[in-house]
Amino acid sequence: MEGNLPQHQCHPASTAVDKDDLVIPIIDFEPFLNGTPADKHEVAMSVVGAFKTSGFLYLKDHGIPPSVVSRVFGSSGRFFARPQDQKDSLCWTTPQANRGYVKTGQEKLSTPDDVSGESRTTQDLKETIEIGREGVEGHPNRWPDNLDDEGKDFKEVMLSFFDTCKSLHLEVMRAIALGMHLPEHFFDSYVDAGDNNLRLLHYPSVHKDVFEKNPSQVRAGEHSDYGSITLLFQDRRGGLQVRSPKSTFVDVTPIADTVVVNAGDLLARWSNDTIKSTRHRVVEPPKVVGEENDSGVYPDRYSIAYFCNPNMNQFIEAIPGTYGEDICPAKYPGITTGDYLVQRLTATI
Ligand SMILES: O=C(O)CCC(=O)C(=O)O
Ligand SMILES: [Fe+2]
Repeated sequence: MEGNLPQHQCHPASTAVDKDDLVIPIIDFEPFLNGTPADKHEVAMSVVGAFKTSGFLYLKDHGIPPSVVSRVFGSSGRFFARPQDQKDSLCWTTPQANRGYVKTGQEKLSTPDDVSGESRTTQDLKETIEIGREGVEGHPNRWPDNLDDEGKDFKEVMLSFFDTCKSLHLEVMRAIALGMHLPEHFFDSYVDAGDNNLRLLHYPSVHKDVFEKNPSQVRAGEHSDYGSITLLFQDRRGGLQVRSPKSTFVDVTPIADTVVVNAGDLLARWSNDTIKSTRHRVVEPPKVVGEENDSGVYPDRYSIAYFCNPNMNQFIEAIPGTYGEDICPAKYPGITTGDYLVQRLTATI
């Protein structure tokens, strides 16, 4: 009897942002991690659907406990509170290494059609530390572990979080594979090295008149990310905005315990542009009705971006099913991940 059959109660997606044709869903990842093949398929279709339309989604029940994320935020806050000379002693050196501390104004973000990196004059109001895969010969991470016990703790917390995010990257790639009608483990051997980049970001508190005097001033300039996907953890301040199909900027408001996941340029290229890597930026926090802040200062904002990449030595050419005689031809020549990323990072110096 039909009434006795178990109801299929999996509704993996709801909408978080729907403005100016930019639609960003919240996708419950738990049925992908622990569900039946049918559950997995449903989540996978939602993930790929989001990447093909807005290029962005929020992931909830992604398996990373909130306590782990707050520990990383805590450690990050203590790192950026260090004296400037300590941070400068760990400075970023080269695009090939892409590790270390980047002080305010040092990075110019680039987009794929802006490889000169020269189009922007206003500096970002942020400082970051970039952490790469540990143990890569010739490219040591710049840890503060020789400074004090806190520095040792920082290294431990970040190494552990790096691995946690590496696993989530693998799972999201599995969802993308299923959603693109490929075997679930299709991408595993492409991304299993963990050639990823953990970036801790600090946007220092800033006087409101900085934005009032210079209308083009932002906290982080408009850009698209470079790699496969980015896992973005935001604090509660807000300010992240995504470029809509109508070319406006739409707020991507923080939602507690979710990760914002967006596709990067290399995944867009890999998917023969069926997946979108959408431009975004960070501005001053939006006004909250009834919560007038008349201190004249916007408070600090912290975020954590985990930039995922295919393995550095992987040759990336159009994914099967994204090109062919009856659809679009392959648009881009193949390139190794390493060459692609160094080309993009060189444009930011
Ligand atoms: O801080 C944020 O919310 C976004 C940062 C970002 O987009 C980036 O670093 O690529
Ligand atoms: Fe970004």
